[in-house]
Amino acid sequence: MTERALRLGTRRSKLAMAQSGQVAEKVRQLTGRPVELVEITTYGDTSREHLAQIGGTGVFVAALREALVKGEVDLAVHSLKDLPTAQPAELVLAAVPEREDPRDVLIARDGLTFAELPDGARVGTGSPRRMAQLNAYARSHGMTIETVPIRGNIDTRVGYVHNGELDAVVLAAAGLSRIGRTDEVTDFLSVDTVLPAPGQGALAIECAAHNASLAAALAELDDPYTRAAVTAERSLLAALEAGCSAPVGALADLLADGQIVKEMRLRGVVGTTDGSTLVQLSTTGPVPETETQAMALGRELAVEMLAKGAAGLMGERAL
Ligand SMILES: NCc1[nH]cc(CCC(=O)O)c1CC(=O)O
Repeated sequence: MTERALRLGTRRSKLAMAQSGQVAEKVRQLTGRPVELVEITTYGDTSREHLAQIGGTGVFVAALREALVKGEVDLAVHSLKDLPTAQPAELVLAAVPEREDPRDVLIARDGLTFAELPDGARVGTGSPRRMAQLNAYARSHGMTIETVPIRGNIDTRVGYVHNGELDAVVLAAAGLSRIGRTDEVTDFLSVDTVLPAPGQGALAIECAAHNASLAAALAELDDPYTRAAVTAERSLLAALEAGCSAPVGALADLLADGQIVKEMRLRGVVGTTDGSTLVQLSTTGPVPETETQAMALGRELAVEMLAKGAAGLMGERAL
């Protein structure tokens, strides 16, 4: 007897289709069931407004979650960094697979790296987090750059460099890697220069909370270290009371002594988009073994960042 196909809800962008296709294949192998992709259009796909203006939070995710709640699809794949920090009770984050490269990258004309950009270079990014950190780097290295707010899918954004409108654009390495375009990268930005968005490079696989057998099957795709890391990063974001369009970067990683994993480190940054002020801090603790412990690591760092004035920097709703 063959069971009915699992319906996997996905956005229609090239990136969403690529990552959903990759997860669909793994779910097929895992469950032995056919998996069909169901395309869903989200507000973030149709709105032409700047993300920082529409609030960012959940614009790519709400319609997918609605389809899950209504039972129109069985599972959904999101870029974890697009997922609001509040988890709806009807849904479970069934798996967070192993994270890809979390870094941001530059695609610049003539193969230029960030440090090689000429004075006055026009750098496209709609992300306040990227603007804040790139401008801070430029200031401290005697460079002048102009950050230009852009949005759109990967083709659109890279297109601004090819058509000469911009000298460079900044994107997530993971997105380019999932659509097989890392060869166009001209500079992988060190996380010491630009901390990624909380959850960047990771995927989230959600299903209905009542579908316990599917949730249990999907749990096989979970990577506990990635889950602990992104849980700490998102807890920091939530404790700062910031959304995914706020100028907040965070990255948790493991500190090892040879082969032995010792601790988890969590780094966080908040800044003004002009880069004149950054609050950048780091904390370490035992590798979290529970969600509660991972959340505590994030909250701990948030308290320290707030004590250093982080809230005042986020109040700014500028592009
Ligand atoms: N904000 C859109 C978005 N959501 C996830 C990714 C990339 C993939 C990822 O970080 O997992 C991107 C594009 C980008 O920032 O360049």
